[in-house]
Amino acid sequence: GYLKYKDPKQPLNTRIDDLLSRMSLAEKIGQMAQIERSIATPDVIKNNYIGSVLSGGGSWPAPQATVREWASMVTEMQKAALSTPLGIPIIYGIDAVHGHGNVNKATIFPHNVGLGATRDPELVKKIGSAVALEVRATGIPYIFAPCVAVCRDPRWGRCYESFSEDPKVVQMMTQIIPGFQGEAPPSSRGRPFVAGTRNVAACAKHYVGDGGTYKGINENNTIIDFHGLLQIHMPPYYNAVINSVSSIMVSFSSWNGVRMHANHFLVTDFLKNTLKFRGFVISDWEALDKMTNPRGSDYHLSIKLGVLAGIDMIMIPFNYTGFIGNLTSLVHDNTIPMSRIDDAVRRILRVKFTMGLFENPFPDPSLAGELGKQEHRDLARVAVRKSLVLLKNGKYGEKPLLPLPKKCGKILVAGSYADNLGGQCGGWTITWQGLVGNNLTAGTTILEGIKSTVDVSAQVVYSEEPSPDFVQKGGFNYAIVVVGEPPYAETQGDNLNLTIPAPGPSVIETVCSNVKCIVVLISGRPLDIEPYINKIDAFVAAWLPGTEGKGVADVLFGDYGFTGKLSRTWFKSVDQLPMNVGDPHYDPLFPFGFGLETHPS
Ligand SMILES: OC[C@@H]1[C@@H](O)[C@H](O)[C@@H](O)c2nc(CNc3ccccc3)cn21
Repeated sequence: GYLKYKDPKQPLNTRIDDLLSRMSLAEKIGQMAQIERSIATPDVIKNNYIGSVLSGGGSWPAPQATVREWASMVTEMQKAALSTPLGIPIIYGIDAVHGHGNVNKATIFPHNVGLGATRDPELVKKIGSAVALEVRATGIPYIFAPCVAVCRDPRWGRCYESFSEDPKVVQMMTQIIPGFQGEAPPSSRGRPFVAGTRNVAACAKHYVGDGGTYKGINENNTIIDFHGLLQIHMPPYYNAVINSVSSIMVSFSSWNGVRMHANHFLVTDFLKNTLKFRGFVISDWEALDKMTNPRGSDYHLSIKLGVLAGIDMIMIPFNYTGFIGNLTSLVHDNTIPMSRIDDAVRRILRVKFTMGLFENPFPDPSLAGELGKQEHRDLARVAVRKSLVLLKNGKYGEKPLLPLPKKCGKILVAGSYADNLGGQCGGWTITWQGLVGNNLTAGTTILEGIKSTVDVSAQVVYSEEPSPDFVQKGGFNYAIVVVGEPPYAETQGDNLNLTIPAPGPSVIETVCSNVKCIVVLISGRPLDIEPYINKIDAFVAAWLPGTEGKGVADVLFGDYGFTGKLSRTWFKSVDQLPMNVGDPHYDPLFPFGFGLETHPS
């Protein structure tokens, strides 16, 4: 018979009220449960009324899975969900944080630290819509992006996921949200909005203060008064909410010793009741288990604290029986009122109804060709060009070195990251931590970009770690030295010394003491370059540019000018950290906002 909630012509709140009134406690709690795809069999989804499934970093249906394999995985799970009595569709989420990183042959864009250096919100919005299409190509309608962290210490392993140390730059880049979700009409501003099946629901993360932890230690304590929290870490959430973000993910970190996942004041009083956020709040991975020490030692308490704090969907992601069992008993003994459960389910249903998931629960095969499309790669190449920051161009008193002539004669290209696609993509690429090397995915290395840019008369010699003799006898007019740090994600990227890993420094020394050298740094953050900067003729911060390495040659050889501006302060020494623009004692090697410009030759 006719079911009001299934009728798209019914008003949103009528659909929510009607469906909610039909739901058992088990069906409500199921909607709050997000599980990992590796355990998400049709039976588990059906029997537990699971509302959401995710791929964690590096979690694919098969190695180098095709769009069809991704889509058929989602379809199988969706069929299970729709076979339940109420047929509420699952929402499948994944970390498309710089393009559809888990997926082979996806376009990989510069990580956020580089996008911040472009200062171009229109570009970033276009990137959002391209990423949405590539994600939908695999049948997925929800992403755990953008990270709107305001990274205040580059020792943090996730600093590259942050657009900037300056909240104003991060606020500017929240324009990626209408890129992902589509532009909300005035009537929907401040409410969750997803335009349709070529867009995805977004997730602003990690609420709040993830980028302000002590010494940049991941998941640690952000010690700052409320005024400071509102001034530095909260502003991007104002923009995210008004730009109709569909979900917000809570941070693993703590604020003045209180776990964010147990913080009722910030999650409910402030985000939901003051900022009027109407989407759903999602936990991070096993974040409830991690509240207690030892981890998981009191899951019952963790669920109580997290759900009462205002978390609506829990990224469990494996122990769904523990989650469901404990939450059920917490409601039965009235520790958690049904009103809290209903608020969580309303928010989840609001997003699912608004984004049209009931009308279009299945992948759209006509979008398969969007993955890795040349048009998206061209856009990524523009982003690479605009993200590069020229920090030095010729030694003191000497004429500018860049742009190099395409008729450059014999040049040397050296360094571990010159021909290293995985290195230029960084973490959250194919695997969680990322991988070095060239058989990672489809893309163009910096070296390949150089070779295809220089004049036919030029000779490009590549040596990853040339000997002094090789450099001295090579007769090179210039050398391009691409050094940096290997891929990493989260805690594995925490680093207290920020030195350039070997053999970077010795390659700089060997090459730059014999030939005019351009050093290109591949890194997720500023590194300690001060000891070498006087030996270097030209210095370019390339951050983590992604698959379109040609964008680097585009500016090195003058097809386009350098325009990037630092989105982060470049320290002289790590002993100065934390040190951010606006601080009283500000003594950087290169200040926030700095970037030399060149013009197309
Ligand atoms: O991947 C899901 C989330 C992500 O959206 C968050 O930004 C991040 O904090 C986060 N961390 C994990 C933990 N990742 C993990 C990956 C492989 C094995 C075990 C854990 C999952 N997630």
